[in-house]
Amino acid sequence: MSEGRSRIDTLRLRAEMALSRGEAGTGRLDAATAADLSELLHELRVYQAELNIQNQELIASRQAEESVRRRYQLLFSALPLSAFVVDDRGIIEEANDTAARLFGFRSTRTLRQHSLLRLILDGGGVNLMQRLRGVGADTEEGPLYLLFRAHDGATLHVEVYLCALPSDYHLDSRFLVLCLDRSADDELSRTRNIFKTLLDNSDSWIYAFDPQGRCLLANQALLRFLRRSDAEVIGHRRDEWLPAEDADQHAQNDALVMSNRKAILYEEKVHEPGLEVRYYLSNKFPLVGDAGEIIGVGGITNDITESRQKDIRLELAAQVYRSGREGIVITDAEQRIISVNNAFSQITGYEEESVLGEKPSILASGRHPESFYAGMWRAINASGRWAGEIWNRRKSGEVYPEWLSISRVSGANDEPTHYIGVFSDITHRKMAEEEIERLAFYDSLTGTPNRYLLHDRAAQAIRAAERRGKSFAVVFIDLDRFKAVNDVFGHAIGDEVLREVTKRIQQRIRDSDTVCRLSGDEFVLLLDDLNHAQIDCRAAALVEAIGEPMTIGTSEVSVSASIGIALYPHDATAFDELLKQADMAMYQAKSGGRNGWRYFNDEMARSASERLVIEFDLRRAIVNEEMTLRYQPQMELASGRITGVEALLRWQREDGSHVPPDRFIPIAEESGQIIELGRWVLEQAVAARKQWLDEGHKHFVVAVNVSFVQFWRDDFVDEVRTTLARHGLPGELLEIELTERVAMGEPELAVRMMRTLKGLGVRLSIDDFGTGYSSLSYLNTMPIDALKIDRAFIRNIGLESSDEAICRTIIQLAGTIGIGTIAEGVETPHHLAFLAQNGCTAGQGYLFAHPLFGCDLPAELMRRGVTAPGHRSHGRQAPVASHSVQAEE
Ligand SMILES: Nc1nc2c(ncn2[C@@H]2O[C@H](COP(=O)(O)OP(=O)(O)OP(=O)(O)O)[C@@H](O)[C@H]2O)c(=O)[nH]1
Repeated sequence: MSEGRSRIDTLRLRAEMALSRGEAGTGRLDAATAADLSELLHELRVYQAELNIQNQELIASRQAEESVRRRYQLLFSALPLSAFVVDDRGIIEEANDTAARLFGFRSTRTLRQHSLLRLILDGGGVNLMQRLRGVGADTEEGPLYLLFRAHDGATLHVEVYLCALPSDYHLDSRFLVLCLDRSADDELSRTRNIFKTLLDNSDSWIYAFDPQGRCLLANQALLRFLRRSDAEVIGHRRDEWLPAEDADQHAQNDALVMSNRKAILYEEKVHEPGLEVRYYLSNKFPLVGDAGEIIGVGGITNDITESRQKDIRLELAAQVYRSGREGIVITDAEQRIISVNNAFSQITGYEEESVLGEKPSILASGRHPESFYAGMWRAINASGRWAGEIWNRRKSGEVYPEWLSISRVSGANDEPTHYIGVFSDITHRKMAEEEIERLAFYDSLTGTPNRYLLHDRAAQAIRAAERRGKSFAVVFIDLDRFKAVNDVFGHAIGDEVLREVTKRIQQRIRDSDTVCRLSGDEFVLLLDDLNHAQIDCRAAALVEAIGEPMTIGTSEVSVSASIGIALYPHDATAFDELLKQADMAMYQAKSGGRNGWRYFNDEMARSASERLVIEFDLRRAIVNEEMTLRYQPQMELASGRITGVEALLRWQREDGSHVPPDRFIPIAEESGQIIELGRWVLEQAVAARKQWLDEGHKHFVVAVNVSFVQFWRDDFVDEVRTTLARHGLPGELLEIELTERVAMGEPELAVRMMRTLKGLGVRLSIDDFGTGYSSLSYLNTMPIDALKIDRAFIRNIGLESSDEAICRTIIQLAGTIGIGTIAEGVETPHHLAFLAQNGCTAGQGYLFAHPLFGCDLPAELMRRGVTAPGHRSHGRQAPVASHSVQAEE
């Protein structure tokens, strides 16, 4: 076959060449043999057969090609995408049905030969052309987004893909343009944007959680509250940002919504650390999938803390209203009661039903005049409120004080709509106030005004007197020796005496006068507008009334009073000054013998200022060595021997003037300077006595006066002990003279202290005996060695007075309890004879010796021969007939 083939090929080749030279039919072929012809024929037949076969193959190929083309066409038109085939100018050669539908053309034919560019808006055609030029067969470019206008004018958002078609398809470039309509996608995204904007602009928290509690959605309000980004919240569980307890509660609520498949309204709480609890109202609803399955829970939550707090406040206010202790009454604009609370009913006794519609004036007590209520309403109308004390009447008829505040409630046009009255019953407060005032301004024992109220009253009296050109008297009353009343009868009876005295004073003054208990046993009266004679009369009546014996319990007590009087405006115009003057006058009355009255005068003022000078000068008297001691011998009457010397304090000022002890000692006692003075005296006397002892003068004592002020100091006994020890003086050579006042203070304690002193060997005597009120019952228990009879009694011996009897009694009393007596102020032989006769043990006075300088004493002792042994004795002695006395001064 192949051999035949090649021959045919050769043959054909020769034929072709002959043909091309124009030799065909020239006979050259004739030269061919029949064999050759037959062969050629065969060849031709084969060739024809061959051609037939080729033709059949071609037809088959054409058919296949047509089938492919039809398939392509079908594919092209059935494509769900809009597809165009365009040339390089954008002219549409083909378009499929989808494209015709998308762009609103009835058939694809209408589209063909149109420029695709004419459908494109906003210059997008330029972009398309650029792409077309650039696109190659194997280039891949991303989509082009173009706006198209459809045939009906609608705008389409189209995603465009380009693809160059193989060039052998057409001679010129052809492109496949695929269009994807994204208009619907845009709609979705727009809708999504709208929703997102709505969500994010909402102040409510809007969120969704899946059934596992993971956050699916959270709007900006929630993110802001959580202070987290979207990424930190979405997909996370709420226990990552809420306190565990709250997260748990919220999740439980979600679970209930999902299991019930219905929306539920919750009040939820969030405890922000370190902050107050916040309250939220959450509307939670189930999220349901397409198949009806629960895919989570959605929620809208609002912060209701403020309104909740408002509710709480309202509830509290309602509670206060309901159960507060203050009565509340609410009226309408016409003042008709529309509501009252429980406290109102409790305080007034009226139940709510019985007062509704009534006016609050049903409570009026009748104690206030009309003008009071008019003033109240004026204030309410002017300022919207009034508050003050008011007396009202309870249903029971009882009138009581209340503190009431009334407020006006106004409407939009400022017209009153309601009035609210809030009141409290101040009965107890008023009582307490009165009690406080009573305690503050009145004396609790006698009920009279005290010194504070006195000043107030005095100021009023001064103003009134000034206005009317009148006078008034300040009367200072001090009971005499009231201390003794307490000592003898006890404090309780003393109190009763003070009450009784008050009553008696009150009975003797007018209502317009004032009586005040200033302190202790001191009273001050303000007597209005009386002349001298009337004041005298009033003072006499007072002295007499107070002096009347009084029976208290089973005791009969008598007191007297000393009264001092100062006059406004004669003596002074300031009350303090008047009071001081009346006090001075009272002292004057005391020193004038008590139980009487004195008017203030300038002389008193002078002595008061002198007193101040003394007090001032006393301060430097010791330092300046203005004080000295004199020693006055005390003689044993039986033997005439000196058995003691009394140390007497003398004060000679720098200018040479003498201040008598009875002037400065009381002042020193009052100012406390007596302590220093007394210490100095003790020191000097003990030192002097020790010196005399060292000089050989053994048997007499040195007597030192000790003031009650000094005696009652805690360190007094120690002071005596150390002074004796320091100088090495035996206690037996020191005698301490105490006044009756010492013994009267606290007798038991005084006795104990005296015993301690006695333990030091010291002798004790009671000075000026008979001038005070010694408690005789204690006298017996006191470890004293002698009583000193005051010179006032001695002075009157032989003058037909009762003082002789007193002297005798004292001597006998001392004898009875086995102690001695020393008479002071023995100045005449007659005195001496009387005393010796009546058994007095010893005496001192000018009759024996004047007080001597310390340095002169030894000579005197020598002269009297008392250096020989001889003790002061306590027993009775035979009287001394006579003494020759050498006066020192
Ligand atoms: N029972 C009683 N005694 C009081 C009261 N207040 C003070 N006293 C006493 O009254 C006495 C007043 O004494 P004074 O005025 O200093 O002295 P006195 O004994 O009255 O002597 P003269 O005033 O000098 O006459 C003191 O003993 C006080 O303790 C009181 O309220 N009740």
